[in-house]
Amino acid sequence: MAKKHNSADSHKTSLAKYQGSISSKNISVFNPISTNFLNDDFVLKCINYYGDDNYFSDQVISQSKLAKNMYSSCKNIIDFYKEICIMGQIKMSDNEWYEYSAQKEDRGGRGGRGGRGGGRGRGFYNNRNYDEGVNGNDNCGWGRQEDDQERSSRPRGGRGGGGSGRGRGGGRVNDRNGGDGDGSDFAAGDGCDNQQALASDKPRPTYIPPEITDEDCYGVEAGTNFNHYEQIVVKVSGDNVPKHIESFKNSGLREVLLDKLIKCNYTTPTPIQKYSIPIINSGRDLMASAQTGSGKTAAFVLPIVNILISQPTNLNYDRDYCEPHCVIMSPTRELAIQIRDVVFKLTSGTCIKQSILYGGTATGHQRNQLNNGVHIIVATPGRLIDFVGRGIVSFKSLRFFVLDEADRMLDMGFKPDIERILNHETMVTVNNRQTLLFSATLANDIQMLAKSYLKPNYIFVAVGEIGGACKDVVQEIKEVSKFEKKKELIKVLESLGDCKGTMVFVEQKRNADFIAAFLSEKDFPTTSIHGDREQPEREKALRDFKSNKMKILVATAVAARGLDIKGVNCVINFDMPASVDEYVHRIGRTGRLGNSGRAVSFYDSSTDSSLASELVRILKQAEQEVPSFLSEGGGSYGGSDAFNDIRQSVHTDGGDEDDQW
Ligand SMILES: Nc1ncnc2c1ncn2[C@@H]1O[C@H](COP(=O)(O)OP(=O)(O)OP(=O)(O)O)[C@@H](O)[C@H]1O
Repeated sequence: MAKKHNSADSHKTSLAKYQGSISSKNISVFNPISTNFLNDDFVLKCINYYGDDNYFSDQVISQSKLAKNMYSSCKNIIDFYKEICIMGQIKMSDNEWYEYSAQKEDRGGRGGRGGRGGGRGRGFYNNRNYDEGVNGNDNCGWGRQEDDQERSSRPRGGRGGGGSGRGRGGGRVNDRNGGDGDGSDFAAGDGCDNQQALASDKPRPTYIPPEITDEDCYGVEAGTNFNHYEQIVVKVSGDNVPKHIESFKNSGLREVLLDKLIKCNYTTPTPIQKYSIPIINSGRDLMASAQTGSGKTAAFVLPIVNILISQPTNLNYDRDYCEPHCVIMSPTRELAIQIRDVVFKLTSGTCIKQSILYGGTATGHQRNQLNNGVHIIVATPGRLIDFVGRGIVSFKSLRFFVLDEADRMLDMGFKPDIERILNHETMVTVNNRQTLLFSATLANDIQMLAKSYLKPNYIFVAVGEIGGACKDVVQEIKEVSKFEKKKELIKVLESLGDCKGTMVFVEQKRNADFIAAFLSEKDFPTTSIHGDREQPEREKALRDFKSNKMKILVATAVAARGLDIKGVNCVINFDMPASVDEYVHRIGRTGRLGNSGRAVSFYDSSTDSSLASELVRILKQAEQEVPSFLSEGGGSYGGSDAFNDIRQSVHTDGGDEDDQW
């Protein structure tokens, strides 16, 4: 198992021994001397100077922590070097790749992805971790839930089943995972095994986040293509669907909210808001899909706040206990913070009280925030489960339960947590609450699953094609081999002129640090966000990026969904994500609310070919150019089946047929 090395000297000795004992051929294979960045000297510095803040920049420090952590989790120096070679994308001989790949395959391969028309299959990057996660959850008692664990070994679901033949299938060498489990990177607590381990390894977080300020509440301003929303076809299904609204003025929202909308510069409702507001106002359950950056958050927050103000009920609480009226769940901490900011913006000055529960922060502080009772809690699952388990939060008075990024919240990673919450003994019945599900991507199998959490007469709204990419993002897919990616990244950044507002997505947490350090070395002001960074660092990274102190943010999946950052001009997929849905979310960080955006994705045919057909579909749907290597790779476009409500009876509004809004 993992061998621990405590002193820099032992690292040096091992390294010297290793170098002394191998042939010159192997040195050229293993020794990453061929880059001026990740050479022996660098690695030794990382190890020796670990923790010396004066010696290295922030990025290099985290890189050095990385090296240290990596080394301690490797069997020996050879493995360590192999890991470094992979991270540095340094070419190894075929034999070495073979050996490395075989090792990775042992840890689990990628599962299949099938067509949309069929059900969703489950593919896992890391079967071992998947098993641990599920067992951990099953065995976990409510009172034992830790509060700040990263779900580093989240299983990744691939779509399966039959259908239109546009699916992905087959496994592939699991070379993206490294020690990150599946590389997906969400903030939430789960498995008891992990929690117990971490509880002894990790100090309890003491971080108290800064108070919310007005500045935190500024979002993206509407761009020149905002009016194009009028052409998007909206499909609504369900019985007795309330009529959609044309303007905020006639929306039935209370005066106090209309005043807030003026202050926020919300002059016209977006399509999802036109439909959601009357549906939620009339007490119905809702499952809704609309493209990234089109105002889904306000689409549920506005009517919820409106009802809480118009039809108040008693707020039950005492010093150690509270019964919120509304719980909004988010898969990541940063998205939870952002949703809380929207709630704050729309409730400040009213009687509605809100609070947030998320991991990586001091529990005592969050507990104190609940002392005076709160109507709305925004939460990530782990911390909420912790508070519910300790009897601090109960669902007895719950009136609204919202899943933002609903498909992520119901995938195999979070589903056990969501079910525990919904099955909790204090949870009101489905008939006594409104349940609202929102996402830009809502595949059929997720809809099937979600149905059981909603009243049978829920309404389904699809604005545009479900899971479709925003057409305001110019998408470019470049064929780049893994060894060329760093060079290509620099080329793309240089081609941008000013690279301000660029997000670079990678699959592995440690690769995020590595790429951020690499770019910093090349004088691009860069920071990074991923699940291995401490919460204060994560929030600082986001603040620095938002304020343009850092022009580039290198991120893992933690930043792929929901984040609404003004001035994101370009998204670069240094690594392709595992699914096309994640691709849609990632590129949706730019081109929001009618602004133009650009996305450049590095497609490595040796690892990404299973994405080809779905990428072709997404590109065509968004009226983008399809590169020939994608169609040659078997990508095809089978037409659209993407307005599916899994129940039928769809009624269509919008576009040419109805340009009422
Ligand atoms: N009616 C409106 N008028 C002007 N701006 C709006 C309006 N509604 C929302 N916005 C702004 O649009 C931006 C995007 O909204 P939001 O983050 O809710 O999008 P989303 O659909 O949830 O995106 P994603 O799918 O990426 O989570 C925010 O900055 C928000 O303040």
